[in-house]
Amino acid sequence: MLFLVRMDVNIPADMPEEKAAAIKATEKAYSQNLQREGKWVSIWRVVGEYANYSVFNAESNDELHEMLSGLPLFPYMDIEVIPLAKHPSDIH
Ligand SMILES: O=C(O)CC1=CCC(=O)O1
Repeated sequence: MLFLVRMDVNIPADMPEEKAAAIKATEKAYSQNLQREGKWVSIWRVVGEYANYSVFNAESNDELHEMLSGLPLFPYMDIEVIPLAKHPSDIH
């Protein structure tokens, strides 16, 4: 099952820079592990915003929720999930 996910990141302005940098580094490793596993299919920066659009391949809503809620930046994110179905005009 494919899901389009938008993540908007809102790190509190008063968070110490070192703590923010550590969370971002952990987030990057977490994301890249899921990408290597084929679960996090792609990630794109939204131009001019601290946000991304990502495509996830999950077995179920529960698996997607587990992946998203495990994000180190999860406490500082607004997340929108759009389930995707095959388009009848898709030639692939
Ligand atoms: O920078 C972001 O958009 C948040 C994020 C998700 C995965 C990652 O490495 O950073």
